[in-house]
Amino acid sequence: MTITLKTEGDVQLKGTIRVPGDKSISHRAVMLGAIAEGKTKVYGLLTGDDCLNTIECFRKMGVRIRRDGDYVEIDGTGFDGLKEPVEILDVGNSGTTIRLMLGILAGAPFHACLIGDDSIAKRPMDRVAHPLRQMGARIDGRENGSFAPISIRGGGLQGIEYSSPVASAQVKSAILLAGLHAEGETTVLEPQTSRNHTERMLSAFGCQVEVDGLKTMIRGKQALKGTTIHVPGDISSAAFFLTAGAIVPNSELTVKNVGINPTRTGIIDVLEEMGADIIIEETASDEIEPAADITIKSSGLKGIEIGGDIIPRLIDEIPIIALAATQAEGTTIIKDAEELKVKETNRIDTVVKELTKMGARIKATDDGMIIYGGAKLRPASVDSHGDHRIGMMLAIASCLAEGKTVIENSEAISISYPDFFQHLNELTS
Ligand SMILES: O=C(O)C1=C[C@@H](OP(=O)(O)O)[C@@H](O)[C@H](O)C1
Ligand SMILES: C=C(OP(=O)(O)O)C(=O)O
Repeated sequence: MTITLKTEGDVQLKGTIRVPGDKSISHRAVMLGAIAEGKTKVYGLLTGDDCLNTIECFRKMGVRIRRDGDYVEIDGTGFDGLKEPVEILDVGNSGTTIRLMLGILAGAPFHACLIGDDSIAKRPMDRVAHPLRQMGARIDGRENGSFAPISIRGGGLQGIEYSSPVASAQVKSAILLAGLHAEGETTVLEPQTSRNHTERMLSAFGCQVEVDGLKTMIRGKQALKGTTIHVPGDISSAAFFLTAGAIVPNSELTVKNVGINPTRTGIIDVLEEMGADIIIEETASDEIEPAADITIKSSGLKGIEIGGDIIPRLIDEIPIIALAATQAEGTTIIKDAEELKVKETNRIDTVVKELTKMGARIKATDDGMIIYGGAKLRPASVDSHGDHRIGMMLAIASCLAEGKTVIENSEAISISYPDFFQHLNELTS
């Protein structure tokens, strides 16, 4: 699908929105709800394509999941109640689904085959296949299990101590979920802290997880009990409008009920350091995940250097941070972000290529990018390359480019934010 966005005169973003539920938390609520004993109710679940694919995968293993008014109800089968799927499990575009599912399936004594779209077929699976094999799972796939399609036969796992070469919540989560069904204890050590939604969600389902700095430990053979989950708004979705509020002149907007788990708030730290005018009002949060209403006003930003431990806390926000940097005074350097190369697209390449078409001065580096500020953006024909976050970043860029911006493959946005264009419309009119 191609969308044409027309910007006439000075656009401003004003008003209040609620972004859809957090994608990472939604996946985990469905997964743990499915393998728990008893019912789980999930309020605020994201119904973007990625999470719908997670739901479909569990339905194919005999789990009943249905929408009921404003919540989704999952009839947990207990782990032993999962059925060997007759059909192939299709994860679509979702890296979180395939990697976390491999972790769950590693403990299940049956065969399953997982596939996804063209983007998933290029993303590395050896980062989870390798530790899961060490635990005892039998995994095969393209290039010896490095790429999907992947088949797995689980069961008979032993706990391991694994030191992950990457700070990846998907790797950590896959190992912890396998550890839940392994003999003994499983420990994951990561080089930097990655998002901790799996650990928090496991506790909410009555399971003990121990965290000691960069080490996370889980004891095997713990049963999960169904519960009620309230999913806060996705800070990675809010990031597009918060950044728009900061860089589009004369804007002021509020995003309600945004998840502010500290492992995800790198975007707030960066916007603040660049000089954005932000107010965060923490709302009544349950014990699983904190949330806040966030208000932002347009202000002059300055270029900064972004790298090190903050990278896992804002990895999915780098495309929109790059756009913010084009409007800042001075240069912004993003480094230590090689992981961008193995997302839905190579996000170093796609950000640089598409923003350059709109007149940005931006250069790719081996581990990030250098962005020269003060650019006057112009409309262009651009492409999301099937990557939701690139599509949304380009749509926000179009607000600064007077004329008609055409975005190819804009349907990708429904992966994480089905109402994105409706909200953009509401805020700009
Ligand atoms: O665990 C998760 O829900 C996610 C972890 C991150 O990926 P990595 O684990 O590959 O860093 C992130 O980029 C992705 O959007 C969602
Ligand atoms: C990288 C992302 O997701 P996933 O890895 O689940 O495809 C993302 O949503 O930006």
